Amino acid sequence: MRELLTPAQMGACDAFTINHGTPGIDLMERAGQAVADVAKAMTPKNGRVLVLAGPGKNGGDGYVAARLLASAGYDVRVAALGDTRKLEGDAKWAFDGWNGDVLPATELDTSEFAAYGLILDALFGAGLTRGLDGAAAALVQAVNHAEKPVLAVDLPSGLDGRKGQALGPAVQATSTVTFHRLKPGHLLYPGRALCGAIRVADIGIHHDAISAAGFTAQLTGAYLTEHLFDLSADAHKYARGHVLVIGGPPEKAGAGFLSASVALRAGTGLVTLALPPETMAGSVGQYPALMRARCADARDLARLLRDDRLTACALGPGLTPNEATRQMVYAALDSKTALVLDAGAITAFAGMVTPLFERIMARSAPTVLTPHSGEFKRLFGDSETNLSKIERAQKAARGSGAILVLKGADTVIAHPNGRADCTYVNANAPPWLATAGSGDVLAGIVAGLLAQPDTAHNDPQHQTATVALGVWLHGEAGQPSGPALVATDLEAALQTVLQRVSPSQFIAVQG
Ligand SMILES: NC(=O)C1=CN([C@@H]2O[C@H](COP(=O)(O)OP(=O)(O)OC[C@H]3O[C@@H](n4cnc5c(N)ncnc54)[C@H](O)[C@@H]3O)[C@@H](O)[C@H]2O)[C@@H](O)CC1
Ligand SMILES: Nc1ncnc2c1ncn2[C@@H]1O[C@H](COP(=O)(O)OP(=O)(O)O)[C@@H](O)[C@H]1O
Ligand SMILES: [K+]
Repeated sequence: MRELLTPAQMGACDAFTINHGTPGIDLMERAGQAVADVAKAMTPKNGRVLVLAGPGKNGGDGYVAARLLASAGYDVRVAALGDTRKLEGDAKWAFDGWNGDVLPATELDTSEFAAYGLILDALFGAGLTRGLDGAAAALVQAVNHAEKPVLAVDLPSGLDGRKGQALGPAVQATSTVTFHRLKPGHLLYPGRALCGAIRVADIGIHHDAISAAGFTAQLTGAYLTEHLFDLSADAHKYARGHVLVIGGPPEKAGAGFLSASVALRAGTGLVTLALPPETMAGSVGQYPALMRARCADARDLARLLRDDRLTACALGPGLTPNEATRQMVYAALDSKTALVLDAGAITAFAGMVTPLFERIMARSAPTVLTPHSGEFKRLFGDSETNLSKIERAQKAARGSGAILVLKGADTVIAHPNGRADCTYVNANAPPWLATAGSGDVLAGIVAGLLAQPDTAHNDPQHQTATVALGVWLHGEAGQPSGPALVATDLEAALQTVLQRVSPSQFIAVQG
């Protein structure tokens, strides 16, 4: 269930299934059945349901649901947008199967919407081609104004299922039922907020359909823990990787400590925090497990990176975006370690990306860029609005040569190869992760995971999955604290999450 399908890919899955012998009306009947089932759970038996049916197959699903709800005892009213005489194919079949009245939607008294227990939005789904206007826009605005529970069929009407954006008005749903697989629009903001609670219903799509039609990305999840390093019982600490984190000046020294301590928690064997002389003087305090090294400039860093036991390096948290940082990034790019560039190491290259991207592309070890949307714009500009966040991340990964982690509530992870099986969307991050230092923690988790031996030998799928695992673990670790979360809480929370998901737990021999 992890593949995400664009509306076009979903349409191709429908077509594949129909071509392999399942009539389209069977798919529509199952879709309508799934919608009716959720509707029943949202409103009491015998409740009043208003079904708003559009001019295509989304409307068809609405007519099926109307029939099933009416036969189950609900008081159903149907209003159609557009001329029902023009309905075709499966949608016409569904319309013909509805025995009740159909009122033109333009004749609805929208002030009566408040009298319904549930509004079913079956106006537009995958077939939306442009922003809603005219009668459709007015209807959608009236639905939203009514503030009644709304169940959207497939997608809230007006929402673009590929981009997760609405060009005009869009339905604010309480719940959305979609079919077979999630679409990007269900996960990418603002679309995700318009969907409410999302259910994915099985409508009997052929099991080979996705292989034939393709997919666009994958949803992250606990399944990614299969990419955790398989720690052998007699492991040596150096066999678990060694991360070097570069810390910054005293004003922002905490960032490096946050990254370094969680890199250790993520399972790497050793972490060295390289600090400028003015920060070195600080006490070991709560971080005695970290080793420290003096690093005043790029030359010091190059010298530290000559230690070939280092397997990953994280650079940027707490660093000032300036020439000295650029030189340190160049030194790190010259090394053979996996590299995570975040925060100051990203902003330092605003408006001067060519030497950065050239050096990233020349590397054989993975380089990861972890920009939030502001940092992304500094490196990649305001890219075309017609691209989804998934497509923007894929394009930026291709252009830079780095594995891109485009952060936010809907973080996208993309490999420069642009492949769908190397692209992920993360959806478990709670909003309280928007707190100072949370990004530094993410950089540390990703570096800590990448540092551990790559048993898959530089396989892009494994590397991207490892980065996506880091993003997913960060989201999981963020959940328990609630809105009081501060970034330092993530370290203990990560420990709990890893205890829960670790594939192999040590079993002691009892005497
Ligand atoms: N293909 C299949 O076999 C299945 C499709 N299903 C349903 O079919 C839906 C897709 O159906 P369609 O492809 O017919 O598309 P829709 O029903 O989403 O809408 C298509 C119609 O809306 C018009 N339209 C698009 N944007 C408009 C705008 N901004 N203003 C006014 N009119 C606009 C189009 O010209 C077309 O007539 C899915 O969302 C899903 O609900 C399900 O029944 C499952 C099976
Ligand atoms: N509204 C949100 N919902 C969920 N996660 C969020 C939200 N805002 C930010 N995050 C996550 O929190 C982290 C913040 O990183 P960043 O912006 O670099 O913060 P900082 O620089 O303060 O550490 C990222 O992993 C991001 O995906
Ligand atoms: K809809």
